[in-house]
Amino acid sequence: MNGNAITVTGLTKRFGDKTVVNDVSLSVRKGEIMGFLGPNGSGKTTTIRMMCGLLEPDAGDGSVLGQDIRRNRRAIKRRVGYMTQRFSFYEDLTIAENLHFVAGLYGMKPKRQVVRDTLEDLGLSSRKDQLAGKLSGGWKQRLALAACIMHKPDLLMLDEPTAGVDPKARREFWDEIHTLANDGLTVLVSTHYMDEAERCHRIAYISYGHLIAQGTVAEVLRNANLTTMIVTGDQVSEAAKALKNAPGVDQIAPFGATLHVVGRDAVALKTSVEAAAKRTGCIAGPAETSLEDVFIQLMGGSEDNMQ
Ligand SMILES: Nc1ncnc2c1ncn2[C@@H]1O[C@H](COP(=O)(O)OP(=O)(O)OP(=O)(O)O)[C@@H](O)[C@H]1O
Repeated sequence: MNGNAITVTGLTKRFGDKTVVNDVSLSVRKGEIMGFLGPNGSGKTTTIRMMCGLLEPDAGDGSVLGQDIRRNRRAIKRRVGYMTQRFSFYEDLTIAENLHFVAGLYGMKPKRQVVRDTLEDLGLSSRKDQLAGKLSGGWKQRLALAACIMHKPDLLMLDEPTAGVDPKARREFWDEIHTLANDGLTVLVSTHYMDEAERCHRIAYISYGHLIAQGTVAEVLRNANLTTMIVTGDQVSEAAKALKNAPGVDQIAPFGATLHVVGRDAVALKTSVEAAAKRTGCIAGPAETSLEDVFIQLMGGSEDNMQ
């Protein structure tokens, strides 16, 4: 196996006459945390399912953990931990009982030891006798993670693992993901949260089935080549009205008492923003472009690709 845990090229999947994943090529290095982003229905789950051997692609090739994604799907499934969007437990069983059940299901041995080690590794030992149904969102997520790393996979596929979980629990969950990656596990994680994208080594952005950006956060920001300005003052809503459809203005978004204005044409944007600020008695200045600005821009630009 080379230094990549995942290398896929041209992955394509159709459902009926709809191409939901279209010519996706992606590589993830061993030990890397790769964030997978994109709007709802853009094809993230379908891509993940093809990469972990659960779904056969209509076109494209690749290898995951050194195994061919078409010929060796069973071998891949054994080495992958997959946390689906809607994982489920027996709510009336405890954490430990749930893990015993999963360990039994997959024939893990020695069962007691495996469960004890997993509880320990994920900081669940002190809660092992709590009923799964009574856990808060963050602890449920941790239990789900425990269940999918119990067989010591080499690759973790996490599909929106922290949806609906509070910021502190999300941060702790991500600390855990980093610990696992430091121990050599490769992680591919889909998310809609920008702060989570920023915690990945690299990110990939998919829209309407097309992979349209890939790289470190800094690279994705740089390649988007956007300029951002902020407008502050008492009349920002007037400034926003003046900027609607103005030359160079691609996005306008209020953030509290300031207006965030983004565009691809730096010169035109600056001219429009400064004129609008002057007219409304506001102040205009430069600002950093955020990852969210980039994704909103990418989303707008790729609608033409919809199948
Ligand atoms: N088994 C299937 N049969 C038909 N259509 C499907 C099937 N699975 C997914 N789709 C469609 O494929 C598209 C991509 O879905 P997918 O779940 O991969 O997107 P996603 O990026 O994971 O979305 P989300 O962020 O909402 O989870 C959607 O339009 C979905 O309705």
